[in-house]
Amino acid sequence: MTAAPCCPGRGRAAGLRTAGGTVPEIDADPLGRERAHLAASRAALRAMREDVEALDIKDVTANWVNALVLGSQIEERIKALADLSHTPLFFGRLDYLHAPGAELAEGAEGENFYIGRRHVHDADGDPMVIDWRAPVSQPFYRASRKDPMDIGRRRRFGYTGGELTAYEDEHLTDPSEAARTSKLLQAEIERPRVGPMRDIVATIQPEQDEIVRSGLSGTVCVQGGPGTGKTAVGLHRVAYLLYAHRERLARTGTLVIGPNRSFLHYIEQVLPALGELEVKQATVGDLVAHVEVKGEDDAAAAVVKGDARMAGVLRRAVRSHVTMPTEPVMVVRGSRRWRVPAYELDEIVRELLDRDIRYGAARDALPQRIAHAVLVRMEQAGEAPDDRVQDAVARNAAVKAAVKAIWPAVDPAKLVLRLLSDADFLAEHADGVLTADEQKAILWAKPARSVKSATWSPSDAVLIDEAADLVSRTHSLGHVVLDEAQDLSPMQYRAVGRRCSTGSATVLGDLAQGTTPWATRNWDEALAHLGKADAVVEELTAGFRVPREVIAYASRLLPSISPGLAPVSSVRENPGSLDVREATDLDVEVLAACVESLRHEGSTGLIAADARVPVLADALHAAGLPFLAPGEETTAESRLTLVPASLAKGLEYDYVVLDEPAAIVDGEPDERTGLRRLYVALTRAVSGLTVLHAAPLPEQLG
Ligand SMILES: Nc1ncnc2c1ncn2[C@@H]1O[C@H](COP(=O)(O)OP(=O)(O)OP(=O)(O)O)[C@@H](O)[C@H]1O
Repeated sequence: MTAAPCCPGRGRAAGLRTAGGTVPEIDADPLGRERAHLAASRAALRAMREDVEALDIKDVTANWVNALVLGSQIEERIKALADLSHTPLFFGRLDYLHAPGAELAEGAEGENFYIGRRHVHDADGDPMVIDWRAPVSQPFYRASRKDPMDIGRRRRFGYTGGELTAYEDEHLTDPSEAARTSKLLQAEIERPRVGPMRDIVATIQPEQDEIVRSGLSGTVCVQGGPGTGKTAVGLHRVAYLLYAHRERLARTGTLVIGPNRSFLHYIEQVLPALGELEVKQATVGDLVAHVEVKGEDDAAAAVVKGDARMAGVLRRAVRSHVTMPTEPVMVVRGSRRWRVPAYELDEIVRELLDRDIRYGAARDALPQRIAHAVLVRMEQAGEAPDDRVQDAVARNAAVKAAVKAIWPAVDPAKLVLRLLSDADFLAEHADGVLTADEQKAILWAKPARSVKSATWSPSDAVLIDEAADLVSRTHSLGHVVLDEAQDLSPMQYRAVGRRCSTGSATVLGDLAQGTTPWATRNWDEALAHLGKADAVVEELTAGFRVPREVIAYASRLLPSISPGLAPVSSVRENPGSLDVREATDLDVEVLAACVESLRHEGSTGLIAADARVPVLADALHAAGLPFLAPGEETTAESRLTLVPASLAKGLEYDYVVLDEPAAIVDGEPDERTGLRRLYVALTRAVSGLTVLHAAPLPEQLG
């Protein structure tokens, strides 16, 4: 074994150098040296924090607003420099054969780098720990025997309760060393789950790392079966992009979109643990919250409302507000009258329509265009009007009245309200686009009186968002991560696409887990709706969550729910347990199975059809078994969560007790959606799955 260096995070490789090469030094206490480096790094981090805490901003802030801003920035920085006892400062070490970048320099000597969650430097500014996102850290994730990337040794560290207790070396350039799976890596993958999702920086796999480190300019779409790390990869990609393009993204903003609040709670601590506190999280519903959603559509209406053709209908409806001018505009200034004839106004309006700018932008431009026509006349008459005159004419009452008549303001919510309430208005804009039946499907049985009183549905809010964007451009962020994308309708994809029209996106999903009537059939179509047709589609197939036997059982459903998709291949060595039992007294046996699961370490999820949840909640109460709702943080005292099948997506539990599969299938409008819901429920377990049924199991599982 080569010697571990004494302390520096970046230093020359230890060992005696001779003319013939390096003679390894015998190191009596390598673990002790690594612990010393950990202690020194912690002290350095403390010193960095104290430096920030000691900053005196009195002299540099000219006023209290600046002081406030700077003060809060400093506070954030102090927070980011916190030494979290449960997250080790570094988890790996790379011993480069040459100083990076100096491969070609004669006599270049190796350097060592400790890889961790954040950068730590000593009093001289020399790095003690290198951020996992730095280019120098990349070989930690990617170097292999085939391509060692100039790494002589890769070391992984093992921790027990914050203590550095083990390490494991790979000598990638040593042909006599056999390739083997890392025990520390395996232990990390197999670690029981308690509490919210955690980061995977110490164990990102090469194929995941390629996605994490892909450039900011491109959109990446990741198709992957349950537990292949899509969510983890998406979150680490934002963290990486924030590191590599901090300034740009701080200006433009980043956003993670998830399917519901419980899911967002589950993932919300991953980015802060990586030192990223600024990334916003939202559901699609949050993005389009123009009105209060009070109702639900039936599937037929929702499918039509979510169809991309609705964008065409809305566009026609918005533009229908433009009335071609038939009257001239007469502007009186002093003793003179200036007349812009109708045919000239007509030309101006046509030109604005042809330019295809937003309705609102064109409306803002129209008074200036009319004023310009007046100014041309003034000049022809020998006057010399300047910009101020043009502005004054644009604000003239006659011009204002003309604009109001030709290009009136459009309120997006009122427009959608009218489309859904007024059959003639809808027909006028939907004919040739939607069939008569489709129009009927989306018309409200009882027309709404006002925006406030209307029973808006989630898909109506998306229509309003589309209309709002036709009126004025939606602000685009720098990067958006869209998780569980397979469930979005084309209109929802468009709504998300507007939020990254000048930025890029990471789209994560699994076609086999689509449970909406409009679920994505293929990624190319979805990406086109998102406005990112040139995105690269990557596939992840290695499963980190579900044990082999359990994923094999769940994969029996694949031919029926997503023919052609390859099953996930589990990388977990622990075979896990699968127990499928017929119950004579379902409720009693389900409770017993929960109690049994809770005997193990980690979390237990009881997943049941939504309709069964109240009954099971009562039974749990009666039995005195405390339980949580999805997304609520599990604690040592409370490790059981009762999960309605509709909220199970994206979540995971060590042990899952699955109640009555047939009820889960029957809870959906059609069999395929039901089986997909069941597939999601069957793939939430990390260590063991118990399926209990009183009704026959779906034949596909047989
Ligand atoms: N490289 C890795 N090392 C260790 N754990 C990993 C790795 N990749 C993923 N995991 C873990 O596997 C589990 C599943 O990951 P994740 O939730 O990201 O999968 P997913 O593909 O989004 O699943 P689903 O399709 O069910 O939403 C998580 O606990 C995650 O931390």
